[in-house]
Amino acid sequence: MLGAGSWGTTFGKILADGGSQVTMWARRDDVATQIRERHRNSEYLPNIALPASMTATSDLRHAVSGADVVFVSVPSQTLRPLLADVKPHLKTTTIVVSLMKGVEKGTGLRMSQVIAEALEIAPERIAVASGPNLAVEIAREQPTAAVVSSVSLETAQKVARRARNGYFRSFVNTDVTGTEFGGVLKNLIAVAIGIVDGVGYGENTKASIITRGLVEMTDFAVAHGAQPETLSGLAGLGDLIATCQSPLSRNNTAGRLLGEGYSLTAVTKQMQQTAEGLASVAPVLELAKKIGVDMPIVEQVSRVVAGTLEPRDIAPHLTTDESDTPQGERTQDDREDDGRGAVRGAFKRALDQFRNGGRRPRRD
Ligand SMILES: NC(=O)C1=CN([C@@H]2O[C@H](COP(=O)(O)OP(=O)(O)OC[C@H]3O[C@@H](n4cnc5c(N)ncnc54)[C@H](OP(=O)(O)O)[C@@H]3O)[C@@H](O)[C@H]2O)C=CC1
Ligand SMILES: O=C(CO)COP(=O)(O)O
Repeated sequence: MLGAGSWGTTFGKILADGGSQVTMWARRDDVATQIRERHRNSEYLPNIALPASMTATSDLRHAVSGADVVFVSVPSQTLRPLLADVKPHLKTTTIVVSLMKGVEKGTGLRMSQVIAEALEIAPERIAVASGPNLAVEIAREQPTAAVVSSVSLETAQKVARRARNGYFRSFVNTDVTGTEFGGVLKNLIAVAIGIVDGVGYGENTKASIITRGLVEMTDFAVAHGAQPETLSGLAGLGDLIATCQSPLSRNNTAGRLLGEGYSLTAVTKQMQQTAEGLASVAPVLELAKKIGVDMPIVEQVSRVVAGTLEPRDIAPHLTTDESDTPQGERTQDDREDDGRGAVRGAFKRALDQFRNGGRRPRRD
């Protein structure tokens, strides 16, 4: 496991509790020593006892060279330089799994794409894991589920079998794009929810933003080739609910501080852990522009983050920019599914299948 922060350490515990032999890599020797000798990571997971079988090192070569599967959980913007150091030590058969929920600034690449490019390995050797997975709850062994995705179903299953135990259940799918974008985009909606919380708006505002946020997430991901069902599953809706409603979420917390009037610089200083949403706003908007998808919520989050929109003026789900909208498109824009019908289509297909008594292939 590369990265011994809150999620890396928790996922290491999931794997060890599922019977795997886990070696954590921490860039700081004191963190590695504490995990190895005291079975604790007090900075990130206070009061959590880690499995005695879990070991740790700050020597990257030692961590990577014998591994069958390498999991990566560092801030997204630091992935590429880390992989440059990993590459010489990786076996030719090793599977690499991203646990991260961000896109790379500058390139707009998803983490699985950065892994493929930087390590020069085939997509069949890459998987991603995502879902409603607030680290601290899972470290306390509260039951939850996730999705492991790879273009190779066999790879996804291999990884999912390891990431399963009495409190953690991994499902599989082959929609890597949808699974990764679900995790990236829910962070941005969670920042929006944090902002309205900080301002002091109530449940109606938040429910509207969450619902419209899911449409925005689905439109964006489907335009990039994702399956709409993925966005209404654990890696989309599931994670959206968990992140938007939990004070444990760092993205939600960052949004709340912005809503309370703190500047981005002040928020970043206060956050001791990774809030991926703040770094993903710009690259996601660039990708949306390129592919022609409207993202009014993310757009307004970006303006609040930049300090050009008062947090109390955030109401992205209510805005209608009449002057910029050609008359002919008005009715389409005002339809709840923006005329694309991605979410509605997914639910309709599920309902049809239910009515026909047919069983859907197991995805997530
Ligand atoms: N926490 C959660 O609940 C979940 C997080 N995730 C995702 O997991 C990823 C990691 O998040 P999380 O573990 O929470 O973040 P944390 O901030 O808790 O930990 C980050 C880890 O990365 C290390 N790190 C930071 N910079 C570098 C670098 N330049 N090179 C190598 N290692 C570095 C840190 O080391 P150091 O301590 O020395 O700074 C630390 O071990 C994110 O993409 C996040 O979205 C996904 C699901 C749940
Ligand atoms: O991804 C997460 C929950 O699934 C963690 O969310 P935060 O990064 O906002 O804490």
